Amino acid sequence: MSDDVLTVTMNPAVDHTVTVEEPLRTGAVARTDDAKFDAGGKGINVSKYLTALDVDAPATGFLGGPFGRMIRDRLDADGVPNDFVGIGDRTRLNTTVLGPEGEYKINHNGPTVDEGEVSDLVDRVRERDPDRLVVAGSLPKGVTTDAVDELAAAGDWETAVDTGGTSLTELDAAYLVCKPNREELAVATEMPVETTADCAAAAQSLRARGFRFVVASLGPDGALLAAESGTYHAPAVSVDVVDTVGAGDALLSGFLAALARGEDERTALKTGIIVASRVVGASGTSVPDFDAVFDERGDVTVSVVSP
Ligand SMILES: O=P(O)(O)OC[C@@]1(O)O[C@H](CO)[C@@H](O)[C@@H]1O
Repeated sequence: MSDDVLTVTMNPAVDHTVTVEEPLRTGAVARTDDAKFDAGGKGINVSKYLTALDVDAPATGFLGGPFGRMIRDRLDADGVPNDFVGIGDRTRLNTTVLGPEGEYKINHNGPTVDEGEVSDLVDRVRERDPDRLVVAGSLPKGVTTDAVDELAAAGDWETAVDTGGTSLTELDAAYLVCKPNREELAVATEMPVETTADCAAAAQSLRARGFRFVVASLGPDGALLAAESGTYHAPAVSVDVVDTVGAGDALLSGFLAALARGEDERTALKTGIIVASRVVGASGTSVPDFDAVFDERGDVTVSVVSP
């Protein structure tokens, strides 16, 4: 067995997205008919988006309890291949509230995972022997960044990682790419991240710590790519934003989809920008229409940034 891309989500979540018409008020009940449930967690989102982009990208990680069953059922129904390790504890539910004041996101810390479950996951990844591995999302209790390094070093695959700012400073293995947002870039480098040039310098300094590429998501300011050949910026595409949940996962998915097609890193950055622009136009972490995404990349202008 050999997958093109295998994603690992050690702390998946059912993503519960509710929309309310009125601002939330303490002591008042907010009622709504608009609620949805998606199979979520960063690696799972990457599998969903890559599958829709025609890349073979099964999802693995840990699932347990009723929300774990819900995620598996949902992925099966949506045709996203998956092969999770069952755990004794319960998978979490994360909530996004979309209201007139903006977006609130509440993430549960998630279950506790034991050592035996971690070694089952490493075995599962070895069995599947992917070309590329994506380890994304927070780590559940009981799991440290040593497990991320172990997964990255357990075979000859290239590994993409998106496990949070602090974790990026603790990783020792060699990685293909990491995808911090602006805040995570600041946490990982302790450098200023006010301007695009600041972010470029921070991304290059992070890259020097063992990442071939750093793809930094800058929200409305687009994204940066730090590579050996230089640092590149692509602006965000102007779209009506419904919510930003999953935008970073979409950026990484587009980047990896282009690499899977044998395209260069600048084209991969453009692809990430277009895929992310589609995802922010849909609510929750549902898969939007990706029709013609590869054709639209010509509309994205990439510029060189001098840190
Ligand atoms: O708590 P974590 O693991 O950092 O993030 C989990 C999460 O917020 O990330 C995804 C969006 O990127 C959602 O599907 C999910 O709820």
